[in-house]
Amino acid sequence: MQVKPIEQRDADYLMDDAHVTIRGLSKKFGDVVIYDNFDFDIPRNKITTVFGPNGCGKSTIINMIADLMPRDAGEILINGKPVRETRIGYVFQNYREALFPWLRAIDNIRYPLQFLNLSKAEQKQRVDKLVEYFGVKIDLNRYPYQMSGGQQQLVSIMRSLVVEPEVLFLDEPFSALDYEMTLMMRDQLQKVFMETKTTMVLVSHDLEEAIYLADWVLLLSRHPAQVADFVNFDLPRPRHADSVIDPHFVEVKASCLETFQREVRKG
Ligand SMILES: Nc1ncnc2c1ncn2[C@@H]1O[C@H](COP(=O)(O)OP(=O)(O)OP(=O)(O)O)[C@@H](O)[C@H]1O
Repeated sequence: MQVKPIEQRDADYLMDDAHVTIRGLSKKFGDVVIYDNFDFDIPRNKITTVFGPNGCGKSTIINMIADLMPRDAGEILINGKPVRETRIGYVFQNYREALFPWLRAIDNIRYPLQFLNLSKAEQKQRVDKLVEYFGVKIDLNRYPYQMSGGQQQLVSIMRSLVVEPEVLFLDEPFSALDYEMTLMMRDQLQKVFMETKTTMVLVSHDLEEAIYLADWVLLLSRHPAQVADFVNFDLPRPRHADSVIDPHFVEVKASCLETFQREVRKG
């Protein structure tokens, strides 16, 4: 597939059936403008990954979409509704601070269900289904401090999925894990996606990972962040370790890298 430069694409990152629409988004920290009248659409039932230069605003944008951070101006809608009226999941980079240390793993996973209108039996059914689905071999009666980093992040991911979110946000979810665990978790996430088609938005500082998981890669410029490119990667799933040497992968990576380097040089 030929990767078209963005100037030939008539802003086709604005789409008819977007899941998340961002219009006129502005955000400043002090005098530093991170977003200035930013428009973007996040496609439905796809994995969109966000990549860009250090500090360009990758985490800021997903935090604003997820309503974890206020914006200065603009409108963000999920399925046409404000985020408060939708169900989202969020996986933080720092799983050590994300889990409740006073709750056992199983109670961490169950925690968000108390905010849904479910009976105790339904709650148990949801958790059991998820545990079975992930084929969890670890003892979920342990507390987070008794688990490895990878096990804790697995618990975090399960907690984000138990509400059956419309959109799942993940902020560098594997960056604190070792390589073996990272590969395993990427594949688990891909499996979840293939079965549920949950719209996902994943921030990554690793270009290879960003492409490997993506249907679409959003490349941001330095702040104030603009869409430097929005790149389609349509290699069939499941992708596996060898996918990174597939010619389509190599082509997309080269294109993304060129854009990234151009943006970094501008700084
Ligand atoms: N709460 C805050 N107060 C002040 N400045 C902030 C705050 N949060 C983020 N920033 C600044 O805003 C910019 C964008 O931050 P953000 O974390 O979104 O970047 P990022 O692209 O995710 O960065 P990285 O690649 O380092 O993870 C950075 O320059 C950061 O220092």
